[in-house]
Amino acid sequence: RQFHLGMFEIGRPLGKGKFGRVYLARERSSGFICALKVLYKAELQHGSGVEKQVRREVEIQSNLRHPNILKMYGHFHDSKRIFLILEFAGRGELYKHLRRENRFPEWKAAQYVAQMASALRYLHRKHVIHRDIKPENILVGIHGELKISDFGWSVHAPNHRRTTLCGTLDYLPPEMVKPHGNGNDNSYDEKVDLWSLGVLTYEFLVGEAPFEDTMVMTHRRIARADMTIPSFVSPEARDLIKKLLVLDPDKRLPLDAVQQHPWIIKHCVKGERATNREKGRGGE
Ligand SMILES: COc1cccc(-c2nc(Nc3cc(C)[nH]n3)cc3ccccc23)c1
Repeated sequence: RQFHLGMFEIGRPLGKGKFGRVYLARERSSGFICALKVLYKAELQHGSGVEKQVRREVEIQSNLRHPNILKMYGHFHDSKRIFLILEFAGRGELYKHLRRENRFPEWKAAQYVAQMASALRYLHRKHVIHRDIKPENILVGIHGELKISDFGWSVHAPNHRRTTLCGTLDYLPPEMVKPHGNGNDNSYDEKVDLWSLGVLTYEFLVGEAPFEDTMVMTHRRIARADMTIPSFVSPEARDLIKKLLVLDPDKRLPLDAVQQHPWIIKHCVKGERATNREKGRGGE
């Protein structure tokens, strides 16, 4: 389907991302509400990693269909700008909710982790590694469901990083912060997202990342998986965090086991029990 700017009524600016602005938009003929991400070609230095990242973001995200992954419906460009037509997530950025609430109650954190595990399982089945799972890259839908957005850093597994990292190291696993740490070239696979899921779980429950420190110290603490979990974190949640923040990628808890973990099962009641509870009926 061919898209062009005239097809959309542009609404209020939602905010600015690192490489572009995001606007609420409505497709004129259908009235369909979406988010339009506008990137200025001039800002994407030619031949740098950023241009390739945008291309990859479009290629990967356009082919994904999952309730916890922000949909990309299409894209188009004019002489100066690239436009990404994205799903609109009504409750905005997850990290703003986390900052406002300081930390999430365990039932909410567990439901969020279960949704992220489900999205990551879907991505890994397609051999896509996200590599940048953090609250800043997650949006919240109108029903409170999480939507992974920003696939700028995602790649097809296994991969060897070429673009220099910038921004926070907090979410990076040991195998990405200490190159050549794994004997051969610093290649890695989907298991980097398991580490990031552990960091995310910790940050949901504690309100800050486990290795947050100065750049040098963060580096060192990640490389040693050196973190302390506050006593207010329940033993079940502590157990899951410790099974994900493991130095050896092969020893990290796989996603299907995350979804079956006691802490997740305890808080993510499914099926009729949940409905009964909502309706206040007995468990008949
Ligand atoms: C920096 O602030 C930014 C940046 C980008 C988006 C928002 C934002 N986004 C969305 N939804 C979205 C965004 C996309 C790509 N799909 N759905 C909703 C919001 C609601 C209140 C405030 C802010 C919002 C903020």
